[in-house]
Order: sequence, then structure tokens, then C-alpha cells
Amino acid sequence: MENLRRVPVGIVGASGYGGVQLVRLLMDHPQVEIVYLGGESSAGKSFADLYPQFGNIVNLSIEAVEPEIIASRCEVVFLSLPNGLACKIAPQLIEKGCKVLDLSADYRFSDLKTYTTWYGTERSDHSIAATAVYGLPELYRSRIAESNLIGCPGCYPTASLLALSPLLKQGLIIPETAIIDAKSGTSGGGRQAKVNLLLAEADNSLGAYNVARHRHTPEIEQICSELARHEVTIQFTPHLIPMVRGILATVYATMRDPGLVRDDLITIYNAFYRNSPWIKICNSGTYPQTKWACGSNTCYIGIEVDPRTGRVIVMSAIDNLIKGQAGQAIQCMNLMLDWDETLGLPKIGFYP
Ligand SMILES: NC(=O)C1=CN([C@@H]2O[C@H](COP(=O)(O)OP(=O)(O)OC[C@H]3O[C@@H](n4cnc5c(N)ncnc54)[C@H](OP(=O)(O)O)[C@@H]3O)[C@@H](O)[C@H]2O)C=CC1
Ligand SMILES: CC(=O)N[C@@H](CCC(=O)OP(=O)(O)O)C(=O)O
Repeated sequence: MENLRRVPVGIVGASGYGGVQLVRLLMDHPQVEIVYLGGESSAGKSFADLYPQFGNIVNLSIEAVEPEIIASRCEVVFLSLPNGLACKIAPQLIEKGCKVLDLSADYRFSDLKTYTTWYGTERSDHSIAATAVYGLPELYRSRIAESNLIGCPGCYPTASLLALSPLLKQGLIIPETAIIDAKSGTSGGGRQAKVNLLLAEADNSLGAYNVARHRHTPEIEQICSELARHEVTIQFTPHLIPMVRGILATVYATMRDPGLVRDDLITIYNAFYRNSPWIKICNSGTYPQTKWACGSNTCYIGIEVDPRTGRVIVMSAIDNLIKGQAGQAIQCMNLMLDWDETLGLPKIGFYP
């Protein structure tokens, strides 16, 4: 007989961009029911007043954040908050038996000293943080399934690591030569007003920011070092591009064997991701576009080799709000609850 019980889930930070993606995706998820939405300045407002397109569809109001109450109602809690807040709430939720998926950077680092150096917040939750698993299912599927606390990756690290992982894991490149040149749409900066994200600032313009000091660098390096089995430094340059959603990360690295050709690498990537339903390796000579990924949880990867320079060039396109954020968190939840990792997630984006 079909199991009719739906798992009760809550979203803290429901009024933000991550929150609204989670609401939209979880509403259509066949095994869960949203029972709690939380926030700060939006507390007391109805969700449909904040987002009128959900009128008559979501009949919940945003509530204040009280971990005891959240834990009494929810089995799974998504924290979609600015950095430095999840580490104050997650320990209480975990202690009360919830499964927690944090979309911020608070639980992404195995060494909390690195977190404090880059994010400023001192931490007192070391024992809980030690139980967190980095929420990139393509690398840590079985560990995610066994954990109650997931530190979901940043959007740039998701695109970058999915491009680099097969090369590092198989020892195909000299890791220190890797350069990540990435472009993000403005929704990557969240819903709060910021001058650089105004239409008049961002439209008709393209520029790099936080060059040689973006906080996603140590996150990318942590996983690259694990894959390469030694400490690795990576060059990462993010750019803001005038579009709403999407990230394209173009990764360059020097190959150890300059004799490898494009089709060799495509075969290697297809083998590496053969059990990863959200990764699509493009056919030879096809390069991915962010528009393909927009609205879906799919990461499209294209591969090229330049025999003149001996470099491999890998292009990775995602929707920053789906595979780069809310969709990936739901993919992790599916694994934690022993469901198919594709459950409730969109495969094909909006096009054109
Ligand atoms: N945007 C993106 O592409 C990605 C973002 N992330 C990360 O996901 C997290 C959420 O990002 P995003 O959705 O863009 O952010 P937004 O700025 O759009 O939303 C932030 C949310 O946090 C809530 N909030 C802020 N302060 C508090 C507080 N003290 N207590 C309770 N709630 C609070 C806000 O609620 P209220 O409105 O009620 O104040 C709002 O709902 C961030 O850590 C971000 O770095 C990760 C991957 C990609
Ligand atoms: C365009 C833009 O501003 N992007 C954000 C990245 C968003 C994200 O994924 O970051 P976290 O989850 O690590 O906060 C930035 O560069 O800070």
C-alpha cells in the first residue's frame, strides 16, 4: 500500500530567494509537507502577501524563529539565512532530532578556523559542526545519506567542483595550475538591497569582484585538496553578469598527459558521473549555456582540450538558485530520507 504520510518540513529564511525556491520546489515534492516558514523582518506576514504569485496556493504565514517550536513540528529543517546564523540554531534542532540542511557557509568547513578567518564569526558549536557533511551528492552521496546535518555548498563551488572533480580525482591535471573564471547572475547576491545589484549598476556591464579574495576560494580549495590528496591552491575569479539566474564556470588547467584528447576526457567524465542523474556531459564540441540549466537542478558540463597549450578547458553551467542552492539541498534531503535523489526536482529548465 502507498505510504500516505508526508514528512513535515520547515524553511527558515522563507522570504529570501533561497526560501522562495524551496517553497516552490517542496510544494511539488510528493513526500513532504511544508508546515513551518520562518523569518525575521517578514515574521507575522502571510507568505502569499510577500509573494502574491503563491496566493491561494500557500496558506502559511512567516513565523518568528524559535528552535523549540520548529523542532516540535518539523522532521526536516532548511536554513536559508545569511552566514553566521545557522550555527546559532542548528545545534538545538539537531539535539531535538531534526535533520538540518544549511544553505549558508556555516557547516561547509571541516576546519572551523578557516571559517572564522574568512567569515569573521567565532564558533562555539565544534562538536555539532564535526558531524556535518559537505552537501555535494556527486562526491559525498553515501555520507550525506547517513548524516543529520548538511552544509550545502555555495553556488560557485558547486559549478566549479563539478567541473574539476574528475580531473583531480583521476590525477589528470597539475592541481595548482587550475584557474576558475566564473560568472554569476545577480540573484546570487540574495534579495536584500545592494547597490551593485541595482539594474542601473549591473545591467549592460560585466566585471570581476573580490579578485584573489572571494570567500568561496577556501571552500573550493578544501574539496580540491581532498580530491588531490594534498593541499592545493586554486585561482578563482568571480564576475557579476547582467542576468537574473545562472552561473557559468570556465575552468582551465594544465594536463599531466598532453596526449589526451577531448573524446578521452568525455569518456572519463561520463564514467565518473555515470551514477549522477543531475550531471549531463555535453557531446563532443558542444559547450553549455546557463539558459539550458535555468529552472532545473541539472549541471551541464562541456569539455575541450587545447593541444597548443596542453590545457583542458571545462565549462560548467548551473542555475545558482537550484543546483547551486535550493535544488541541491532537496537532492541531499532525498538521500537523507532514502528516496530517489531526483524526487520532486525539475530536470529540464525554462527555455528560451
Ligand atoms: N542566492 C544564491 O544564489 C545562493 C545563496 N546561498 C546562501 O543561501 C543563504 C540564503 O541566501 P539568499 O536566499 O540568497 O538570501 P536572501 O537575502 O534572499 O534571504 C535571506 C533570508 O534570511 C532571513 N533572515 C535574515 N536575518 C535573519 C535573522 N536574524 N533571523 C531569521 N531570519 C533571518 C531573511 O528573512 P526576513 O526577510 O524575514 O528578514 C530572508 O528570508 C545565504 O547564506 C547565501 O549565502 C547559497 C547558494 C546560492
Ligand atoms: C552574485 C553574488 O553576489 N554572489 C554571491 C555568492 C552567493 C553564494 O552562493 O554564496 P554563499 O552561499 O557562500 O553565501 C557572492 O559572490 O557573494
